[in-house]
Amino acid sequence: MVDNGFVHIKNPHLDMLSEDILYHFDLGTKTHDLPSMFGDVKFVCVGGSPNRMRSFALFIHNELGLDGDGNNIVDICAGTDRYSMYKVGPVLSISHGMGIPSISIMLHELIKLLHHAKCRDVTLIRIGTSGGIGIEPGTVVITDIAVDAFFRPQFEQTILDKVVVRNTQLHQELAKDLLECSREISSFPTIIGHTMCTYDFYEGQGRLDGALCSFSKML
Ligand SMILES: O=P(O)(O)O[C@H]1O[C@H](CO)[C@@H](O)[C@H]1O
Ligand SMILES: O=c1cc[nH]c(=O)[nH]1
Repeated sequence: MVDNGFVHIKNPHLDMLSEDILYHFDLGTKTHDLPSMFGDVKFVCVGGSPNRMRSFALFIHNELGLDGDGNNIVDICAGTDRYSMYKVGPVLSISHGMGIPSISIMLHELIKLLHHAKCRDVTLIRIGTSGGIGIEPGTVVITDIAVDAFFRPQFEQTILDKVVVRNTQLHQELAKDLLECSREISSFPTIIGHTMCTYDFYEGQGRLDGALCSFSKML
């Protein structure tokens, strides 16, 4: 999806639109000057909760030593209550809600946004929580391979009447670079590991505390 550093869109139908409305962001190509609003974005960090992504934006504002009071930072998507978006220098911080359908809708509109804004060489990172198996609670895991509920490095989506399989390949060099950065922080362990993405928090993750449970502790 990246061509010469620009975000390439794999949908020929978009070229036929007189206006592309990024509905869940309350942004659009006719109503907003997307290149001037977002053209300098280099990092997009996403996570589930709107408040957390606001706090993250404030943290980055301070880390980058930007002018002004970070507390005045505005939600670019304030016209909708679906997602929140904050821009601090070259960093966009966006909430994606919970679960695959919610993050998927956000990613469609984010990728189109980066394309329309003519952003170049953008790094996208999800920062969020997960359960962990065989590691200390509180460990930061930098994902090298994202697997589905069958441990396959792929994502299956039913589109019309077909199952379309897409790979979930991640940038290995970025994972190594992030691990290298983590060596400066000794307050919590950081490792590289695999992350499983399931369709459900409860039974989908093998939890015993949902409203339904179709299995026992001993399989
Ligand atoms: O920590 P965040 O980013 O909210 O995300 C995780 O938390 C949610 C479930 O509790 C899921 O959406 C999962 O992806
Ligand atoms: O998806 C998630 C998020 C937090 N904790 C979990 O166990 N799963």
